[in-house]
Amino acid sequence: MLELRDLTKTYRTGDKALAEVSFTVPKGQVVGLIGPSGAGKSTLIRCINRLVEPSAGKVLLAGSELTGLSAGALRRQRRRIGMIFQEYALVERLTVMENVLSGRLGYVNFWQSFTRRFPAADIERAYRLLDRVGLIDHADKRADALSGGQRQRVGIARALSQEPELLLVDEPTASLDPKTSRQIMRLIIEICAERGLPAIVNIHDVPLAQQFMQRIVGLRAGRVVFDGPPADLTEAALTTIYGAEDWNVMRKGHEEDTEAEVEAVRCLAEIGA
Ligand SMILES: Nc1ncnc2c1ncn2[C@@H]1O[C@H](COP(=O)(O)OP(=O)(O)OP(=O)(O)O)[C@@H](O)[C@H]1O
Repeated sequence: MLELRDLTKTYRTGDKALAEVSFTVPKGQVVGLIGPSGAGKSTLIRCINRLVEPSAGKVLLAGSELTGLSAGALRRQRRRIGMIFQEYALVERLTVMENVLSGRLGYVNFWQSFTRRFPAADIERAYRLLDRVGLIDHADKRADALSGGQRQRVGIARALSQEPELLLVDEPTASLDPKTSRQIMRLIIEICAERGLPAIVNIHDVPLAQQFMQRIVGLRAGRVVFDGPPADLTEAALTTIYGAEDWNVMRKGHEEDTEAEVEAVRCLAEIGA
């Protein structure tokens, strides 16, 4: 379980990016983090893994506090947090397998990492994960030979190879087409349920969040202004989070995407593909 207690961040510029944010994420639950640009979503994710130092408040993972750890202790604790990124953050010239194994670098000693000799158990785990994300036949391909959706699957397998206790996911589908986005989101949700992993997904696409998330947290100006199931995300709630205009524009965009997809499927059916 992840627990945030009164997490607050004021940048040196004086920007208060987070104000007393408190919520807990139980095992296996995936929380969609939504909010307008500048609401504090990235700051929240970065304060949890302490890439950004919170000004006040606490982060507890499975009961142990991450805030206040020394640099050495923090390095060890970071292994407990798997990250999935918008731009995948793969090493392009390495193979799919090598990228997945890089998730183990925090566990092996210097020489093992320098020579990239991983224990057999790590390699077996990596194969199992590649199988789970549907890439077992691509293990020896270079990462730069993969499609965007395949790269994100490698990113998911790499995060899981750490055997994390928490997943932090930053805009995982922002670089993907609508259909691939749904496949990736479904995969993340299924994997978190299978492994009892809590996750926070920073997501711009509100309709996608509504379709897949069990719970949505809405931030506005650094404060939690919504916390509930997607069904409670009414027009009034969306207006509280985004103001009057923004979310209508997003919804229209999504409808256009869905229409385009339906049209593409219809055309393919017509030409017998
Ligand atoms: N390194 C920084 N130094 C100073 N202020 C910052 C820094 N990073 C973010 N901020 C400010 O903190 C606030 C929250 O920013 P943050 O990037 O967390 O929002 P966000 O919700 O992730 O936005 P977006 O959806 O556009 O990525 C904004 O006012 C931003 O200008």
